[in-house]
Amino acid sequence: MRAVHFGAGNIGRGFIGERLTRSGYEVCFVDVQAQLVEALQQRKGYDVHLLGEEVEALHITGVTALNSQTEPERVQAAIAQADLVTTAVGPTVLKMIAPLLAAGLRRRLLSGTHPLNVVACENMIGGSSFLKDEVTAHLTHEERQELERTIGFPDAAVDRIVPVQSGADLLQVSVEPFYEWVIEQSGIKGGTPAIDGVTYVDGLTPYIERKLYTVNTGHAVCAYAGRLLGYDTIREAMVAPRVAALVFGALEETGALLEAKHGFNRREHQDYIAKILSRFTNPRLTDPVARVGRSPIRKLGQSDRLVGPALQMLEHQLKPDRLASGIAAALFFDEVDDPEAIKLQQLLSQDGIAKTLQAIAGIPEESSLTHLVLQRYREWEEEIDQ
Ligand SMILES: NC(=O)c1ccc[n+]([C@@H]2O[C@H](COP(=O)([O-])OP(=O)(O)OC[C@H]3O[C@@H](n4cnc5c(N)ncnc54)[C@H](O)[C@@H]3O)[C@@H](O)[C@H]2O)c1
Ligand SMILES: O=P(O)(O)OC[C@@H](O)[C@@H](O)[C@H](O)[C@H](O)CO
Repeated sequence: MRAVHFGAGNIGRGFIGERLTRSGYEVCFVDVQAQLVEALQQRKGYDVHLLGEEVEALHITGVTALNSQTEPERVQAAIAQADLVTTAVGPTVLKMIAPLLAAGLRRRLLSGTHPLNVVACENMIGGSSFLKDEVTAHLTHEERQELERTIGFPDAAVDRIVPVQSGADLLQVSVEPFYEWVIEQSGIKGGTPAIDGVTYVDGLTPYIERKLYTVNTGHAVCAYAGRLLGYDTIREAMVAPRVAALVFGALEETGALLEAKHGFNRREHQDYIAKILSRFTNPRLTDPVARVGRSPIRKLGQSDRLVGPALQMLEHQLKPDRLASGIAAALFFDEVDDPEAIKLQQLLSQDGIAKTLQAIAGIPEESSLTHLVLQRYREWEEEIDQ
């Protein structure tokens, strides 16, 4: 079985590549980083270290790579022959890979081979569906009809913390042992792909919302509040009672929403939260707040981890107090190496908080969420001035 995976980065190598090779797939990574691609082409393998109580070293084999900028023809040929296509490039990059993916799928449609599934493994709701829309924009009416018949874009939720890698080996990746990969069965075309560790479900929404609005909400609140209070890593921030209490409070809020929306069992959800908090404090993971807070404009998006649950809480007559604190903390994120952080600071100084939130997060200026965030923003200012 052959898989083409876009994005040979942390989650690509440390999770998707590891799972797919273990399941018997030969994996062809597609990336734009020449050094990474060349190293994968030469070595055809890499090491994954599972950072549990003991470190477990896995050697991954059966992989290669292609450079999408210099070898687009070969990428198309690989897609035309693949049994599975996956991505982990980041939500904002899906648009950029769509033309090449569309060209590969067109070639496949012409050759009339068996059905294929394309699974976007990104932290976003409806990632594969979004990618499908981007891909079909590059196809003719006839090609779209054929694609509807044979190419599935099942949505998915993926969970494993893979921090920025700092080792000397470019390909080695250290990850937490925990993982969860859930795929929506109804989006699959042809036979269900046999992937070790994947759970197929009928409705993905409760799973992706549970993941994004717990793991990623907690992570984001920790990163933004932690950064504001002078901490460099998630673990350091979580050890500070001020940050830990805020993160826990935010997860109680999203928990109340998830229980109201999806009927989650309270005790089970509390256990889920406890597990996640213990993952954040894994002493063997060094995860910079700069990574977890990266791309703040995306993270402040209307259905993303902070504003998404906060707006929905208001609809359920619940008050997103701690989430508003997290959103306010995000507005201070001024990481110099992060283009979205620079853009966010420019917008805030030009237009102020209310207009910026309306523009990037779709929160109406008159919304009670805007008022709450403004209040919490002033409180943060007072706290950091002390
Ligand atoms: N790291 C985690 O803990 C984690 C966990 C779950 C989900 N995710 C999600 O996985 C995705 C990737 O995150 P990551 O942490 O692996 O990031 P990363 O930056 O380590 O990896 C992204 C990779 O995509 C490549 N890329 C960029 N543009 C490309 C293009 N046009 N074509 C092909 N490749 C391209 C980059 O060169 C990089 O190697 C994101 O959506 C993220 O939210 C990450
Ligand atoms: O990848 P992002 O930028 O959407 O979010 C940063 C982290 O919260 C994220 O990568 C987590 O580590 C991951 O989602 C855990 O499964």
